[in-house]
Amino acid sequence: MDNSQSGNVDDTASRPQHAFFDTLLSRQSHWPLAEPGPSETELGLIFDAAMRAPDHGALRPWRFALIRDDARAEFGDVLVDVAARREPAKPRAELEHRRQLAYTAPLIIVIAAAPCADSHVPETEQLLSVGAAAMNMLNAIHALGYGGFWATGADAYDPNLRAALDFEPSERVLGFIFVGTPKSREPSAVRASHSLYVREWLGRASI
Ligand SMILES: Cc1cc2nc3c(=O)[nH]c(=O)nc-3n(C[C@H](O)[C@H](O)[C@H](O)COP(=O)(O)O)c2cc1C
Repeated sequence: MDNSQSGNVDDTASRPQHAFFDTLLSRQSHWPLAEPGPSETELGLIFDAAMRAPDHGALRPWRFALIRDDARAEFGDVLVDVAARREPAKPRAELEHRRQLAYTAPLIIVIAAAPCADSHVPETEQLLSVGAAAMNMLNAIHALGYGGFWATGADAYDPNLRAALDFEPSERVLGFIFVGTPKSREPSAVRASHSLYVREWLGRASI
C-alpha cells in the first residue's frame, strides 16, 4: 500500500467506481442547512444505507427518530425545557435561544442506540455499529445532493431529552444528524493525508 499521498482511483477503474469514489471522497459536513430536505423515497434510501452497517450478532442496535415539519416547534420547546432543568438558576429568557436549533435544518434524525445487555457482543461494538450506520447515512445524504451535520452537545446526553423523545431509559441518544440543502457550496475542505495515521506492521521482529 502506498501511504505517501491521497488516493486517486486507478485508470483501470470502471466509470461506476470513479463515480463512487468521487462521491465518497467529496463528503463533508454542511451547516447551516435550508429547505428542501429529502423526499420520502430519498429518506428510504438513507435508512437502507444505515441497514448496511456491519452489525456483530445481527443485533440491529440502532434506533432513529425523525423530527421535521410542525414537530420542530415542540422540539424547540423541549430544548428550552431540558436546558432549564440543567441550569435551574438561569432565567428562562436566557435559554430561549436554544429553541432556534430546531429550525436549523428541515430534518433532524436522532441517532440512538439500544444496546443489548445480555449479548456476547460488547456494548462498545454495538455503539460502533450505530456509528457505522450513521456514517452510511451521512454518505447517502451526500450522494443524494443534500448536506448533513452530526452534532451532539449536552442535549444529546441529557436523560430528560431522551425521555422527551420517547426513548427507553436503556437506550442512548448518540447525536442528531441535521439534514437539508447546503446554503452555500463551499470548496471541498482539505483533508489530512492518511499517511499520518496509517502504518505497516512488519511483524514483531521488526522493532
Ligand atoms: C459523534 C459525533 C458528534 C459530533 N458532535 C459535534 C458537535 O456537537 N458540534 C460540532 O461542531 N461538531 C460535532 N461533530 C463534528 C461534525 O459532525 C463534523 O464532522 C465536523 O464539523 C468536521 O466536518 P467534516 O465532517 O466535514 O469533516 C461531531 C462528530 C461526531 C462523529
